[in-house]
Amino acid sequence: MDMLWNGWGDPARATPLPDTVTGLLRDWLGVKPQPAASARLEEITISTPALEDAARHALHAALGDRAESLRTDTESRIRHTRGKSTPDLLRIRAADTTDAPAAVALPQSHDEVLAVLRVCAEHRLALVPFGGGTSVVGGLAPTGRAPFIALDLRYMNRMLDLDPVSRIATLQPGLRAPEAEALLAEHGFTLGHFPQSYEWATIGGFAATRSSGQASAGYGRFDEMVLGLTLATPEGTLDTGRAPRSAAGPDLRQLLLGSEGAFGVITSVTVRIRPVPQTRRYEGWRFASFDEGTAALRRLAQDGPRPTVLRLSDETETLIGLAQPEAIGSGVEQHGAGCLAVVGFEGTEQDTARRRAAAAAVLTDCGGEFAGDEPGERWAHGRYAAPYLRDSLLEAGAFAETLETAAYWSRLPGLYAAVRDALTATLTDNGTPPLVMCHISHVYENGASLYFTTVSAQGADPVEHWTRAKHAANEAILAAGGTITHHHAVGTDHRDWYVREAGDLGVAALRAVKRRLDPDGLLNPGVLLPAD
Ligand SMILES: Cc1cc2nc3c(=O)[nH]c(=O)nc-3n(C[C@H](O)[C@H](O)[C@H](O)COP(=O)(O)OP(=O)(O)OC[C@H]3O[C@@H](n4cnc5c(N)ncnc54)[C@H](O)[C@@H]3O)c2cc1C
Repeated sequence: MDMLWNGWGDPARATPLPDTVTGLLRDWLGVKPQPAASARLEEITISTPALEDAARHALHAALGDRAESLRTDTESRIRHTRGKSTPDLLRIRAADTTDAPAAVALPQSHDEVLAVLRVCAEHRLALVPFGGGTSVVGGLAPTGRAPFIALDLRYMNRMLDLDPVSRIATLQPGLRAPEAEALLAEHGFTLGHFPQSYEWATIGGFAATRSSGQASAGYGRFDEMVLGLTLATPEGTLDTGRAPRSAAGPDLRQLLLGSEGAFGVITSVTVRIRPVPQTRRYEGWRFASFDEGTAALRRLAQDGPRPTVLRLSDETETLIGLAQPEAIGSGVEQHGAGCLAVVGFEGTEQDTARRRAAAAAVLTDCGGEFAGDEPGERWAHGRYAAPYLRDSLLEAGAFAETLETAAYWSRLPGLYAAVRDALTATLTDNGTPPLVMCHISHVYENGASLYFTTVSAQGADPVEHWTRAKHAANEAILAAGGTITHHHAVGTDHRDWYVREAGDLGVAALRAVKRRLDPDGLLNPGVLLPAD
């Protein structure tokens, strides 16, 4: 099934807004219903050029002359236009197709990807690898060069190998996360990567963006799971990952992880896998303040025991109930509700019980109050529902968007305040005062991520309003010592700040790598690095 072209996921799972939320939006943020939510798919036209005949024939041949391996129809091009950030959704709803690909190619093998790259070089076409299409940072909208081909990897969706002795599996890039989990589960294993985009995003996309899932405290980030990668580039094939760890020079895997399609197309990923847990248990803990809760998370991250899921909502997010999408709006009556933490454990019965008891002692010692299983189970049940809610908010005339960063523990309070203030000040200045909420959902021994959700009225020009607010937040992040992205990646949206974070020499080194692997600059121009 294809994802909804102008929103999130499966249209049958659309989540209407509860009346409490509609009331809150009106009373707190002055949100007014919008008359025309979206253009109709069949009415949208594309002004950018389609593929020329010679290129079309050559691409068809590169793809084994299979019917359906190359799509040039308007609907397919629209479905591969940009990703799923809120500005992306608003633009496509407004029938803005300026970033549409000229065609969509659907390879079935590494060799076909290489063949497509050769045709692109010959016909001066740019190429954008397309996994689940869930990028929220402009990673699918190249700049500075047209036309381009979207390389949709959905038919590269097999498990190539499983080695139960070493506990590793080699997966093709187009497998969506649930498909990968189903294949692994047949052998009693799990990957343990559960980002909020889980149902749609792909293995290749996770590697290309250094994704991080909701159970990262227990299973690690996706880049920590990767043991090997194969990359198809215009200059040939790069294979990495001969052993779990190696002292043989710099680790090339780290150069390919997070390369966002700018260095090549990831055609296979070897990952470490774990036994499917016998038991899963999620619970809630309350803290008097975000500072107190943050200190408790730090203690667990530094001294253990480490839960599998560890997240903490700030006061506003707790009040609104965003930590548990199915309970949104129900907490506003309980003023002074403090901050809710969700703490989850997965593993064997024995290990889970042991870690739970030890974590409870630490959390209690840090001022936490056990809130029972219900908040945790409710979070687990509704964990993939929030993106559906965003669609409903947009239709109700509200604007909702997220951004994320990370920093060392000592900088976290300053970073939190700086970003929240930047978003609040800029959007208020625009005439759309926001609600800014935040949570910590990825913890490390030395620091953590911060994930902000902003909701406001749409106002006259929501994309422009958000762009200003996001730029202000980006400046605040760099000034407060955070990284421009913890897991959403760079894309085009973060590129100018990433260039400052990496520094001139760092960027020059990455450019040199790109020039060697992609001398004509075909791959994702303007994504990650400025286009030449
Ligand atoms: C509602 C929502 C929730 C999200 N939640 C999370 C979350 O919890 N954690 C998280 O980490 N991210 C999250 N994201 C961001 C996004 O899902 C991730 O970045 C994800 O890893 C992208 O995977 P994808 O398959 O959709 O890739 P795409 O969006 O298709 O591509 C992302 C980038 O990678 C490149 N790319 C894709 N496949 C390949 C390949 N095989 N080889 C080379 N380059 C490739 C693309 O060209 C693009 O630049 C969320 C996004 C949304 C919309």
